[in-house]
Amino acid sequence: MHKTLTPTDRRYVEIFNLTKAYPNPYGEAVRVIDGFNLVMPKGEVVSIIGHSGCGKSTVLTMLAGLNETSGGSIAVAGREISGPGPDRAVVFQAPCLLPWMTSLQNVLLGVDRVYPHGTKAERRQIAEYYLSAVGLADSLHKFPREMSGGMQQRVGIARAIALKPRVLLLDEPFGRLDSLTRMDLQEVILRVLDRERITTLLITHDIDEAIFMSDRVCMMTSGPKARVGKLLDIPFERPRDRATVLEHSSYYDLRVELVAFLEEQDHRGGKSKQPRDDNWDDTMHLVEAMSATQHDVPALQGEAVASHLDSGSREQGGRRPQRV
Ligand SMILES: Nc1ncnc2c1ncn2[C@@H]1O[C@H](COP(=O)(O)OP(=O)(O)OP(=O)(O)O)[C@@H](O)[C@H]1O
Repeated sequence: MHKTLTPTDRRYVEIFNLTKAYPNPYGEAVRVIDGFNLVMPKGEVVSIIGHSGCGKSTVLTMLAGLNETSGGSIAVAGREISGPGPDRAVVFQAPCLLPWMTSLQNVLLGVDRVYPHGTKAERRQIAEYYLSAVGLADSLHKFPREMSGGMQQRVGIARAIALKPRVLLLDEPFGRLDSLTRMDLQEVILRVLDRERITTLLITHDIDEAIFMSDRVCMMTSGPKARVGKLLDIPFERPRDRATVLEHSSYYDLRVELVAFLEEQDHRGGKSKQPRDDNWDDTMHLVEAMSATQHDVPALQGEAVASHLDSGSREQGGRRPQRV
């Protein structure tokens, strides 16, 4: 992948010496993050794992521009960020949909903002395309109250990806979902990411999820003063198939390495809540069931959508695609 990337694309996300200190009413500010460094090439998926409270969300919200940094810098596509922007889309654990709008209207909210020059029909086509991509083609006109938690989270994911962001930030997006829905959505997202090659940072407490979803896993040390402790390459080709990944000879070793790191951090005084590692049996049992629940992503149709998906024109022409 790296051979075809430009120098900027090789350092598409660059987090340098990042620091965050939160004010403390009882004394000195607490330096939660101290010297966090991470470089991601364009299109890479990195998972962050670490003990509860180590500062994972703090790093993600600083990259989103929603949380001020106390030191260091963050650059995306060669430009230092200075606040939130549509080039970085965030999906949190709760989907945060507007309850009085249908799923289509919720997705259109973002599309209308990012593609104001497209016709109404073109914008609707884009929103419908991404809702179909997450398996909601039949639920365009449903309100959040009419949908399950998993369906609502799909809408949130469609809304984020429809912005065609440079960077997708996922903060435990499956945290509230049952195992089956969780695995289903992991595969939905992976398929979209494989097709769109969106640079993605995923926070998870689930080791199997981290291995399945990512190109690298970033293991954070326990706070305070957390930083990157270790980076682990996940050598599986993409697109990925869960059964093949689980049966791969190096899967167990990768898992052991991640667990060992977390245990070591725990012994050094990590927070009490352990990252979730209790779903190994579930994972194994559900592999077969999942292969029957995959959603087929529809083929891309329509000139407007094709133009929308032409990331080359977007990158060259600034923040707007030329035709949509
Ligand atoms: N706004 C804030 N003000 C003060 N302290 C904060 C604030 N936000 C987070 N913290 C503290 O910073 C530390 C890191 O929090 P953060 O939410 O980033 O951790 P995390 O690794 O994402 O946790 P979890 O895995 O439980 O979601 C915690 O000790 C938390 O209490």
